[in-house]
Order: sequence, then C-alpha cells, then structure tokens
Amino acid sequence: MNILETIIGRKRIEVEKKKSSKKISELEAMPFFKRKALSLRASLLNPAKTGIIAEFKRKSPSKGYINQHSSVNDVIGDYVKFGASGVSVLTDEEFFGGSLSDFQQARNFDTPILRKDFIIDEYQLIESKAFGADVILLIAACLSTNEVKQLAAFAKQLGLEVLLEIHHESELEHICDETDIVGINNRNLKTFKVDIAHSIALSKKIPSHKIKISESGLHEVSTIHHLKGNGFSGFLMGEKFMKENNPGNAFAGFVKELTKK
Ligand SMILES: O=P(O)(O)OC[C@@H](O)[C@@H](O)c1c[nH]c2ccccc12
Repeated sequence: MNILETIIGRKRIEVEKKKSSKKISELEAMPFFKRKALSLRASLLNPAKTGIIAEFKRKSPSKGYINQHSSVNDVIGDYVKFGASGVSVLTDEEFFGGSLSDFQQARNFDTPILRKDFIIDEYQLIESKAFGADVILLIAACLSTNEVKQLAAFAKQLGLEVLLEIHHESELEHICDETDIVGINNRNLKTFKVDIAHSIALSKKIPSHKIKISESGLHEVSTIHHLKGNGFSGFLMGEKFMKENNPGNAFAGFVKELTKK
C-alpha cells in the first residue's frame, strides 16, 4: 500500500466518525456557511500579486516535522502582508499535523484560503464551507473521474472554487468543466521524487483555457520564473518557508528576490 492509499483508508474512517458527531444541519447553521467565497482564480490572475499560494504545513509524511512552533496568526499574517495570492492551510491531523482550528485562525485574514485535505465525501465540502474555505482540493490520484465530477459540481453549488491536482498523464481525463484551477504536483506521492521537467511536459496537455498552478518542491526564484514562462499562473509552496524559524520572514525575502527588477 502506498502512502496515499493509507491516508485515504484512514480518511474514510475519520469522515464516518465526523458524520456521527456533527450533523450536516449543524454545519449549515455555522455563520461562515453563508459567506460569499473569495476567488483564488481571480487573485492568481491579478498581476499586482506574486502568484504564490503560501502554505501552512507543520509536518508531512515524507519529511516528518517541518515546523512545530510557529503560530498560524504570525505566519499567515506575513504571507498576506508580503503579497501571497492566497494561502493554503493543511487540516489533516494524522499525517500533516493540521487542524480545522488552524484553519479557523487563518480565516481571520482577508485572502483566498485553500482547505488542504483529502476530500472523498460531500460531507467534507459542507464542512469546508462552514469553516470559511474559499477553495477546496480534489486529488485525481485518489478519486475516479466520476467522483471528481460529482464532488466538484457539489463544491460549485456551495460557491467554492475547485483545485484539481494531477500528477500523471492518465489523470488528464479528470479535468472537467467544474475544475477552476488545475494543479500539477511536482512530487510523485509514491516515491516523493520531485520532477519539474515532467510537470512542464504534462502542463502542455492541459486545455489552454484552464488556469495552471505548480505544486511542491519549489525552492528557487529561478524555477518560478521558468514556470511562469511556461504558462503557470500559480505556485504552491510550503516547506521552503515553513522549514525556517520565521516562515513569514522567509516568505518576505523570497518575494523581494522574485519581484526584483
Ligand atoms: O512543501 P512543498 O514541497 O512546497 O509542497 C507544498 C504542497 O504542494 C504540498 O504540501 C501538497 C501538494 N499536494 C498535496 C496534497 C495533500 C497534502 C499536501 C500536498
């Protein structure tokens, strides 16, 4: 069993437990449920912003703990202040050390927020909306084309934007009308190997009207420029900043170099 299969197996159990502890009607009664979501898509297309979707990530299956001490408030505050186009907050507890409580703290800032989790059930979409998410992630590697279509359509009904993550050519068929943004994961989740050239080759096969973002393993300003030149509008980056004592500072420094004329 690879790590993704392990995570999905655990997630199914987690979602069933959640369903019996908090009813859908309770989620729908939460104040954020009625809030109008912000558009990450529009923010990525705004030339005044950096294109970076900066991630709050405490740990990962490949690296273990990346950052145990930083506060959501400090880090997200700096990400927003120094020009992130949006932020991503991990809510998976078991494998990434995240939580919905981290997410709620991030929601105090006025920026598009991606709820980063492993979505397999409509319940999680209602929950995402209730906690104030703007965008949700669907991972092609753990969903059928039909499941992507159904979950994406339901997310759109709730007013959420949909980021579809692909890694392999065989997942191109998961792209549908309801997917607002296509993310290419540079990291192979089975081997953890990062390959930017593979992502660029794959990006050429994505319908040109879709917004493309590049995810994972991004560390160099030169790589961002290279990806921009190849049609990418967004860059999802976590570890580069989170591995530092002061992730917000690290982000500010990176942006300074990125925007240097
Ligand atoms: O920390 P990195 O290498 O910059 O990667 C960020 C992000 O792309 C990565 O966390 C990620 C991409 N797809 C995911 C799916 C689930 C959890 C996490 C992820």
